[in-house]
Amino acid sequence: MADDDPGVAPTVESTAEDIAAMRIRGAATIADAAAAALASQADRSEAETPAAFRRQLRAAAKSLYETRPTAVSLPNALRYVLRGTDGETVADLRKSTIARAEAFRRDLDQAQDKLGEIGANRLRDGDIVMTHCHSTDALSCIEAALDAGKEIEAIVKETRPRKQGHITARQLRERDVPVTLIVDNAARRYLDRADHVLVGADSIAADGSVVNKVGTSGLAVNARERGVPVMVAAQTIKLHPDTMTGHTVEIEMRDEREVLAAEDDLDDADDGLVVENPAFDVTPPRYVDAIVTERGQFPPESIVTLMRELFGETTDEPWEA
Ligand SMILES: O=C(COP(=O)(O)O)[C@H](O)[C@H](O)COP(=O)(O)O
Repeated sequence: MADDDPGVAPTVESTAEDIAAMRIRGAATIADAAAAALASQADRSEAETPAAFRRQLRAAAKSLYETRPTAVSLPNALRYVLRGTDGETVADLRKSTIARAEAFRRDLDQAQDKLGEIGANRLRDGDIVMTHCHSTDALSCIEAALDAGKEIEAIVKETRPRKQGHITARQLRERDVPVTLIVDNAARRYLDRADHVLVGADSIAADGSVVNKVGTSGLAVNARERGVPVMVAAQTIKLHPDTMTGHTVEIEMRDEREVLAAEDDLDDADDGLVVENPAFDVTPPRYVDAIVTERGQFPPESIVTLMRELFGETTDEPWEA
């Protein structure tokens, strides 16, 4: 293989494409797929020297990192795997990388189950939960409550423009949960019936701000006004270590075609029309009642303590080395 060939495995390239195109989506699922892609990079690497192996792995991590900017679970997953890559020979490096990626994926599953049990304790028998977007962490709380024999109902916001709420509705119906699907604009009206708002997170900042699918912040403000508690289900891989040193979380802007379908009256025949399509927004900590993680539930303002414990004060970008 030529020296300037990054040697990124085709499986990594296809995972990166699937994440960018949102065929793989949701922060936890993205992290899991990224770790699996690094394992496959290690498995399929044809590197003949440890240095070449490491270079290829870094290039693979970088191509995954550059797919979507907002969910910190992605760089956290890449960092975790790269830090565990250890050995003096290609065989040892391969083995340690695969083992580390497998450990990450196992921990991710276990953390979600544990978080679900903790979150389920906040849900009482007969409660009605309003959801936004599709979050596997949030669903884990509802599933654990159902497993504990509680009856839960859901009001599911559709979540324009990509309607991930439909995935939530389908998965809850598979568990026989009574579901009312509503358009986003109806949320405030239906909050009067809800006992909780339950959402996931793509990133949580050191001040307890929650970055999640666009529309979360408006929902949280309305929920506060209606007296409905807001619960954020987020494994600790959603904690954004860079925010401890003042960095902000980049909000992904997506293609206008997600907003304007081809059959819409307003199409690109109007050259002057500006369409903006931010995928996420920031909910200030004062509108969040609890952040539920696998390490317990926290008021948002105290999440920084957990962040320091887990990440220390500094982070690096090993794929840039
Ligand atoms: O905002 C989204 C998904 O956005 P997108 O569809 O743009 O990826 C989800 O609420 C979080 O990622 C949490 O999901 P999970 O709990 O599964 O990690």
